[in-house]
Amino acid sequence: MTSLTSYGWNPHFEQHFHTFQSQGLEPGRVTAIEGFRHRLVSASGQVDALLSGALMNGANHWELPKVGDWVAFKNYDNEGIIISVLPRANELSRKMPGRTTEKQVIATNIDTAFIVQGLDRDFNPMRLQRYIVQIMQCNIRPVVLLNKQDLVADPEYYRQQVTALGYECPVLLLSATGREGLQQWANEQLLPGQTYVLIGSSGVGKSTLVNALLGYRLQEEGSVSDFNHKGRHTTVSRNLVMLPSGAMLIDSPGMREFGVTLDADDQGMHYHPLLAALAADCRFHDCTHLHEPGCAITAAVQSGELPREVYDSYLKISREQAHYQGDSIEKKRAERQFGKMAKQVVQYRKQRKY
Ligand SMILES: Nc1nc2c(ncn2[C@@H]2O[C@H](COP(=O)(O)OP(=O)(O)OP(=O)(O)O)[C@@H](O)[C@H]2O)c(=O)[nH]1
Ligand SMILES: [Zn+2]
Repeated sequence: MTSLTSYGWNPHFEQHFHTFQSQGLEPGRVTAIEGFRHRLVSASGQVDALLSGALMNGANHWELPKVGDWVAFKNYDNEGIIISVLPRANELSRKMPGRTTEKQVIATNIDTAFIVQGLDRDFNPMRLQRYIVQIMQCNIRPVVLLNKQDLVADPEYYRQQVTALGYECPVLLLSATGREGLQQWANEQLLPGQTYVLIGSSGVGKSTLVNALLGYRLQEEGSVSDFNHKGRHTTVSRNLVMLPSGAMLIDSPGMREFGVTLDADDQGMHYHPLLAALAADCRFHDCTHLHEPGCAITAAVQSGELPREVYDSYLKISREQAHYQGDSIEKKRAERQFGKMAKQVVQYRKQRKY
């Protein structure tokens, strides 16, 4: 028997599961998804499950089960049917790549997200900040992992560049192949019963890190795609794995874009302690921090108190946020219009009695 608590089951999920218990359903956590098949871990072991028709037809794509979700399912001889997704503690999401403004849920019920950058050509403080802001806005704790430290002469120089940005998040140097820093990372940051996710661009070493922690190759040759025109091995699926230490780790495929999905009037400012504090000191309460007199933020950039990279990142993210927000307001208006129209059709049918 598998202990659900070791997979992160807690009173929050227990409470929401209550109503399903009387219907003869079991709780399970999604550890992998391949097409329509969902691999669950449950008290009775591993179960492969499909979605119920109601779930498949009724839900928006971001409401469908994702890796990390707790679900209520009906168990028929180790073939499961997922009836419902239990309310999430949080969801790691991004703006869907491309021009749309829809959000895409990457994984759910996460305690900490490890943002991995490689100290080869991948190191990029602007991109790093976008990840930090988006992760914090998802209510997840960010930790930065600078991998491939064996490839540069002075790895500490890169670490200091990140810490100098002033975000409240740990920054660790690692080498997944050379094993430097791995033990420290595992001891300090990977706690039993907690769920972690690894995110970062393709090729930064996420799978190598998971494999090093597991001690064997998880991504078998068969699950590796070679449709990537560079002919490189690339992770294609997302898996939640239980590490020998009892921590759970989700490896997610490399991402080229990590768009922010910030709420209205949230421009990512709250996630930087100095930026948030400075904004309160601007002369005008609705300061845009671009060219107003008495702007504490532009003054701090000029004096060097606030790193220019933080300011530039803030401007970039708030421009994107405005775009995301504008578009989703537009979409909601369209949905409301559609709702009205649907109601009218129903009324019309009632009047005509068909
Ligand atoms: N020199 C060096 N190479 C590394 C290190 N970590 C990973 N690599 C290499 O970098 C390449 C990419 O590593 P992966 O683990 O496949 O990268 P990934 O982030 O999982 O990539 P995707 O699956 O495409 O998202 C492999 O050739 C690894 O051997 C490291 O610490 N140092
Ligand atoms: Zn200002």
